[in-house]
Amino acid sequence: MGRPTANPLFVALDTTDVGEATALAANLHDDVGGVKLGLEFFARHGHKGVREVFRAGGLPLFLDLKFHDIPNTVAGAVRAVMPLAPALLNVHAAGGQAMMAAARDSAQTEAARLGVAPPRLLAVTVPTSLDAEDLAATGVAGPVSDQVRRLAALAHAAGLDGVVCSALEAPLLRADLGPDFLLVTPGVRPTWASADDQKRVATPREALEAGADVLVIGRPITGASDPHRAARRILDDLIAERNLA
Ligand SMILES: O=C(O)c1cc(=O)[nH]c(=O)n1[C@@H]1O[C@H](COP(=O)(O)O)[C@@H](O)[C@H]1O
Repeated sequence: MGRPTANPLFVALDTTDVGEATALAANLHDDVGGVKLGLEFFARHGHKGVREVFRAGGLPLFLDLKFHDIPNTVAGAVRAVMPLAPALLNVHAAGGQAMMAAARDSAQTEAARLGVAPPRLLAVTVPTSLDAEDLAATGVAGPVSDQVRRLAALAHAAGLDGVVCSALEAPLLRADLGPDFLLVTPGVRPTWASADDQKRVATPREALEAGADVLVIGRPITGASDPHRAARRILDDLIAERNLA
């Protein structure tokens, strides 16, 4: 469903209300480069709901299902969503290199069989809701950026197209993995928005300057009294930064 555009802004539609998601996708059509549908929406509405949102907005789709299981199961799950032909799809890097490689092979084989474009396959590194203390509590000591770099290198070795990371790690990953590796950053907060449950945050401008290719933003837009105006405000700031018009 669509290819990434020059507009780096993807809006996260985290809701179980299909009417709200379709209205937002239609309303934000000219303001964002794509929409992200994740676990909350997919668990309730599945393929049918995703297709409805796509029809409403016609924007590239980031299907954020964060698969994390044994290689065979993840390969099967990737195969099962391939009819939706997402522009972006993710798995957890913590699932390991063999799991990521299985996801990549499955996406390519099934996309070819269906005659659709394969997704850009991404690996989630360390969720942006975790800081060093949270990570240490899971048994991973040391700076968060070290773990993000390890997982991103693993994703690269598995042949994935990029990673999901915070903007704080983007410069390091750009230096480690080169200009073509896709860096997708959630945890993006304009100065006028609250951080919510995000801990490793950056402003849209900072994320772009740090080398992010795609900025995922949800609540600062979807929770605003006027989502179109909120998205415009962010985009206008980015246009001023990088002449994206
Ligand atoms: O994979 C993701 O998209 C993701 C990874 C991550 O590390 N952090 C993160 O926030 N996300 C997603 O990005 C979106 C951020 O939404 P807001 O916090 O509302 O801007 C949510 O849909 C999260 O599920």
